[in-house]
Amino acid sequence: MSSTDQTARETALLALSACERQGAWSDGFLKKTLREAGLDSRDAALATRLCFGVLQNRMLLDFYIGKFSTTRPEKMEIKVRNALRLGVYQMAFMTKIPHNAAVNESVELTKKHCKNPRAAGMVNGVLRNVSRNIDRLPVIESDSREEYLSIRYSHPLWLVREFTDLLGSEEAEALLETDNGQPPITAQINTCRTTMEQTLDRLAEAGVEAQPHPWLPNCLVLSGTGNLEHLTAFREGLFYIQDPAARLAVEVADPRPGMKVLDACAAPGGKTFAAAIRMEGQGEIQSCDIHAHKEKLIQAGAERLGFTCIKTAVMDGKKHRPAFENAFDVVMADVPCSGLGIIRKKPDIRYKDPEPLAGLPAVQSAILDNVATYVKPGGVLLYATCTLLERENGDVVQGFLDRNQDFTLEKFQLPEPLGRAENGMFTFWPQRHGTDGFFVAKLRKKT
Ligand SMILES: C[S@@+](CC[C@H](N)C(=O)[O-])C[C@H]1O[C@@H](n2cnc3c(N)ncnc32)[C@H](O)[C@@H]1O
Repeated sequence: MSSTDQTARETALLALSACERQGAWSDGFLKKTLREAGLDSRDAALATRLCFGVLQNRMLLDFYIGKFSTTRPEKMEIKVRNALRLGVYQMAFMTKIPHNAAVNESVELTKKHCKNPRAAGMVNGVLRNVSRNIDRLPVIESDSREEYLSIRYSHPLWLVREFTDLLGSEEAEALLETDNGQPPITAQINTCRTTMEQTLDRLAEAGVEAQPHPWLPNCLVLSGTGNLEHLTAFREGLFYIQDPAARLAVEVADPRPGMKVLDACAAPGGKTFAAAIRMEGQGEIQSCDIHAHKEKLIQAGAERLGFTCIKTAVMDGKKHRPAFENAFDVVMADVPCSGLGIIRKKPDIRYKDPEPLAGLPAVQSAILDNVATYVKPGGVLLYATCTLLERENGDVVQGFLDRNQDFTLEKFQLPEPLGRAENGMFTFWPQRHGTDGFFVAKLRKKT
């Protein structure tokens, strides 16, 4: 085991512990931690795998730890708990790591980072015990199938119940399993600058494997990328990273060259960029977000991709702006949501406290009601979320329609195999479509 591997594990321990203490999002926080640790690409990949793996399996790992320890995991110091989770994860899920190394590294990390002087001995004892029993790990006993699924796939019980109510037990299990898989990285081609063929050549030169997406034109599925931001093809604005579902949301809204478009909840800018490409850079896109610090992200992306039609502003989508009334051909409301459709990309989202999420439909409805007034008669209002909960999706749309009779849902066509959304709404499911979990509704303002 090289000393650099130790740094990767140490980075993972510190990132996981800080994440748990602060409730910080894993991806952004992890990127920052990796940058500050100065790891090379191999160690950064190991630290990332460890962080994602532990988050994806946290409840299952804690179940195992609880079976082999006299102290319950929730009673342990955060760093001790995470040193144990890292050790068990490596032994149970990473076939190439010798158990001795996994145990020793966790023990050393405990000595270095944990306050209790007896903790290292406890970590050593528990992990050696797990190692001896790795081929007969305890069976999950539970009172119900939902409880079993909750521990098996490390999703809180309330979430398993939500997904089971929506999908039935069998398909809910498929979703939970997909949530713990590796998400594909998909690049959308900036067809204003290049073609898919040219981009494929440029990526091949850089050693990146890329394949055309099976059903979305001008989209590539990437692998072996390392840090994408270092690729010259990325820096030259030949593509940007976006899930097929998110790009299709913009296709549903159907912005065309010369139109005036508002992206009301825009940062970091994915839908804005998809609209700019679809509009061939012609027209005007007003790209707004409530957070001033996020405006820069949209500006940086627009500059990199070469779009001068994008204007940014800081704006609260709930507050009425008279100058915007009836001003836009297309308004996109990709509202803040619980994010439960993108657990595969942000594994810690599942551990969010569900209580504050109850307030989201009110915020979503307030944004939708307000930005609807900005749509020209005959124009399109797109409502989108990256969640799967009906109360943030169809229910918000239905409530909006009840209050706003000058809008109707409009059917739309998606590429095969997705098909047609006859009722003007469509949910993308990770386990069915291989995309993020995502919801879109297309509303048309009467003339
Ligand atoms: C789902 S994200 C948008 C993603 C973006 N459309 C994209 O495709 O890259 C929701 C965004 O809404 C912003 N937001 C939250 N509350 C808002 C509000 N009241 N008005 C405008 N933006 C808001 C958040 O800062 C966040 O950037």
